[in-house]
Amino acid sequence: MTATKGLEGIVAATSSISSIHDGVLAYRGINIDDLAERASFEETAYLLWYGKLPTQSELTNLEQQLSDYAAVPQAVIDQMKLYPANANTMAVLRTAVSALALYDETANDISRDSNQLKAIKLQTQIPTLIAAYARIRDGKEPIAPLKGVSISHNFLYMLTGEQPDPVAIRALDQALVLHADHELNASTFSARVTIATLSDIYSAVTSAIGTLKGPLHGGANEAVMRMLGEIGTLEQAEPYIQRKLANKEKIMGFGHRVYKNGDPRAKHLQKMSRQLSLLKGDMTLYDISVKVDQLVTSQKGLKPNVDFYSASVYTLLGIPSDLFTPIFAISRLSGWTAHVLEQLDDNRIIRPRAEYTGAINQQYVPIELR
Ligand SMILES: CC(=O)SCCNC(=O)CCNC(=O)[C@H](O)C(C)(C)COP(=O)(O)OP(=O)(O)OC[C@H]1O[C@@H](n2cnc3c(N)ncnc32)[C@H](O)[C@@H]1OP(=O)(O)O
Ligand SMILES: O=C([O-])CC(=O)C(=O)O
Repeated sequence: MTATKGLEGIVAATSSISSIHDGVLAYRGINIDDLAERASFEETAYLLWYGKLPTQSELTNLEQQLSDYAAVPQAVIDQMKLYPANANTMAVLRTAVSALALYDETANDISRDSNQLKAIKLQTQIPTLIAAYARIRDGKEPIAPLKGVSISHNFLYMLTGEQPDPVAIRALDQALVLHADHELNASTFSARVTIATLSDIYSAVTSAIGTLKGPLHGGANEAVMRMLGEIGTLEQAEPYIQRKLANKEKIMGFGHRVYKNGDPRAKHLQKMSRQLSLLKGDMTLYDISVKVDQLVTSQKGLKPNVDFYSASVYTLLGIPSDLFTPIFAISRLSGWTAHVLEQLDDNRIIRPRAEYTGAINQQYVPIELR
C-alpha cells in the first residue's frame, strides 16, 4: 500500500454534480461561463440539487421557500450575543450552524425529502446567521430578513438595513454562482465523509464549514485581502511579492490542485472587480491586484484562483474581510448539500487505508522501566 500525499490524482467518488475537464468547469454539464453570465444563484442551487434547470414555476416555488425559511430561531441569535467579541467569524458560523440542529426536530431524519428541505432551509438561514453576527459584533441589533427578495439582496440588506444597489446585488449573485460547487474539493469531501457514516446534514455542513475555513481552501480570500492591505500602494507590490517569493512564502489566492492553466472562475471575478472599481472611480485595489497577478504569474507560473479577485470584489462591495469566507460558505452550501443528497442516494462508508510508516515489533515496556 503506497499513499499519495494529499490524495493528488485519486478518484475517490463518482458524481454527476460538477465536472472539471481540460480546465472547463461545468455544473450538471452546463459551462460555468454561461451560468455566471445568465443564471441567478437560486437557479444554480436548483440545478445542483435537482439536476436540471428549473421551470419558471419551479424557480418561483424555490424562491418562495427560501423566503419563508430565512428567519433563524431567536435562541441561536441570543447565543451568538454571548460569543466572545473577537471570535473568528468562520468559527462562529460553524458553531451557529451546529446550534441550528438543536432547534430542528427533523435534524436526524436523513430521508431524501427531509434532507432536501433542510438544504433549502440552511441555504437561506446561513446568510441570516452571518449578517446577524456581523451586526452583533459591531454592537448592533440583527435585522430580520426581507420577504420576496433574492439571497444576495437579503444578505446585503441584513448587513446594513439599507436597500442595496442593484449593481451590488448582481455582483454578489454572480460571485455566489461561481463558488457554488467544485467537484471533490476539500470541504465537499468532508461533507461526504461525514454523511456517509449516516450522520446528519447539519453535521456534514458543520464539518464542511470547518474545512472551508482553512487558508489553503476558502480562507484564502480573507488572506488575500490581508496581503493587498499590507501592500497598500501599487509601488509596493513588486518589492512585497519579491520578498515573499524569496522567503518561499505562499502567495494567497494563487495556485490550484486541479487547474494548472488557470481557474476558469477567476476571469469573471477579475472583470467584476474592474467594473466595480470603475463605478467607484478608484482603481487602486484593482490595479494592485492586477500587478500581483502579473508578478506571480510571470515569476512563479502560478495563476490566480477563485479566491484572488473575489477579495477585491467583496471589498469594493463594502463587505468586511472576515465575512469573505462565510460568503463562500453561503454559496458552497448549495454544493455541499447536493453532494450530501448524492452520497446518500448510493451510500457506502468512506474509509480509505493509511500506509503505515511507524515502528514495528516494539515491545511493551512497563511504566517503571521507561
Ligand atoms: C477555493 C480554493 O480552495 S482555491 C485554493 C485557495 N488556496 C490558496 O490560494 C492558498 C495558496 N495556494 C496553495 O497553497 C496551493 O496552490 C493549493 C493549496 C491551492 C494547492 O496545493 P497543492 O496542489 O498541494 O500544490 P503544492 O502546494 O504542492 O504546490 C506545488 C508547488 O507550487 C508552489 N506553490 C503552490 N501554490 C503556491 C502559492 N500560492 N504561492 C507560492 N508557491 C506556491 C508550492 O510551494 C510547490 O512548490 P515546490 O514544488 O517547490 O514545493
Ligand atoms: O477544488 C478545490 O480544490 C478548491 C476550489 O477551487 C474550490 O473548492 O472551489
